Amino acid sequence: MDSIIVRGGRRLDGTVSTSGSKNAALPILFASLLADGRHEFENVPHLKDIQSTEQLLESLGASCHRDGEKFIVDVQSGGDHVADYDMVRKMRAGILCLGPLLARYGEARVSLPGGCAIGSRPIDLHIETMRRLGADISSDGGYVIARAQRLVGGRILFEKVTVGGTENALMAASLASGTTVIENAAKEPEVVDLAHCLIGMGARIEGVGTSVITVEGVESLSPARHRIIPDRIEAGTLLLAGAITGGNVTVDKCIPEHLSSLVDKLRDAGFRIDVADDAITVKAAEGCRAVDISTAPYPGFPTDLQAQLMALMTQAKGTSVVTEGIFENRFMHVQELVRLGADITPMTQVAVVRGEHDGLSGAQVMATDLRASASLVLAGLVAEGETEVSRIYHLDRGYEHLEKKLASLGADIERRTEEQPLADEP
Ligand SMILES: CC(=O)N[C@H]1[C@@H](OP(=O)(O)OP(=O)(O)OC[C@H]2O[C@@H](n3ccc(=O)[nH]c3=O)[C@H](O)[C@@H]2O)O[C@H](CO)[C@@H](O)[C@@H]1O
Ligand SMILES: C=C(OP(=O)(O)O)C(=O)O
Repeated sequence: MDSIIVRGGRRLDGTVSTSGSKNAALPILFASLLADGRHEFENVPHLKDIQSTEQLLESLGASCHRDGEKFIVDVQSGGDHVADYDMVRKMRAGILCLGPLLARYGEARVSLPGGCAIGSRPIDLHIETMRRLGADISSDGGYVIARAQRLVGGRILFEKVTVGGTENALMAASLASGTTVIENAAKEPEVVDLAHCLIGMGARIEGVGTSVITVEGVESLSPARHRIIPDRIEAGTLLLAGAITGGNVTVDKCIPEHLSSLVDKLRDAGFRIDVADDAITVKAAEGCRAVDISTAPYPGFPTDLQAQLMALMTQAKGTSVVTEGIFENRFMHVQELVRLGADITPMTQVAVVRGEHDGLSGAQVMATDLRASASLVLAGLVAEGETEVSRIYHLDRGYEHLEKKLASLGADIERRTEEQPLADEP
């Protein structure tokens, strides 16, 4: 099992590029199940979650390979409709094959994704969506079984904003007969990117990026040709890495508009931010001031940047209140930040971070989930001495060579590779 070793104290300086978005690529790769033929995608990041998706797609009868810059998915008719436990347990996003399989084959048998370290993550809204589109749903042996001769368009009103639920609804409704209206839809850029990909395949979708989306079902779709958007969460993490070290970092090949809530918070915290067409620069001006954040659906502050922002707040002057508004248990990084010397009091969905303390000092810490891992790496960049972040397989799910990108900006960071996987490593 790999770990990351960081020796803190270096200011980061320079330019680094954003990779393709994990959370856009995952649903888009599953959307390829909606049409036979050769689908071509660009800007698909090299990540463990992408490998897991590849395995799941292959178990469903598709074949995947990279051809230079392109990621190819070949789908032939008559594929399988069973998403096995071993595939889905590795990655929550496995549930995103439910809509495409059901719409395409009239039947889907998908393993229930397990809970994970950020909360229970139910799939009731995904299931209710398929019911609304006319599917008959049952469960057996840890699998959800959905059947429908052909899905029929209907009204879907989400009681809470769900990114994955909206994505499954979009994919299923694209091949349903008639019109589907999705209300209280997620507006995240990744949902918009999926909708653009589906429209390119021939889907008829309106209202993309608003909370009411209308889908006019079509008989069939064509293979996709689509370039995945840049990863706003990776870009945000890199900006926060620049900020926490008091550095001067430009993150390019990103879409600044997708990072507005972070940019606003960094400005409030006293950083100088320059925004160009496809790049953002963060510069330390004065010391970092404490800011409060509350995570919310887009365009609110993303839950996927909460842990990294909290690492920055350990360096701020004053007290910051961090409220997690999306997941009920996304403070697993707190106890590890405290091991590094942070002064944080976690309460239910709220954490109070007191930034004026003696500074962080290196320690052995354990990553508990993807963004928690990133926050520990960021904290390690300013901790005195050496920090070892173990269980780095969480990080590899969603960051492409994070340690190399940070090293290119001047961080003293390396990956330590060890032979034996831990028993709970996926
Ligand atoms: C692969 C991917 O894109 N993952 C992202 C996606 O996850 P994901 O799509 O799983 O997250 P959702 O937007 O669905 O979750 C939002 C809230 O709705 C709840 N909920 C969701 C579905 C459901 O059937 N029932 C239910 O109660 C969740 O527990 C959570 O409290 O959006 C999250 C919120 O921006 C991000 O943190 C994840 O990085
Ligand atoms: C929680 C995340 O991903 P997933 O939904 O795939 O677990 C994330 O990207 O931060």
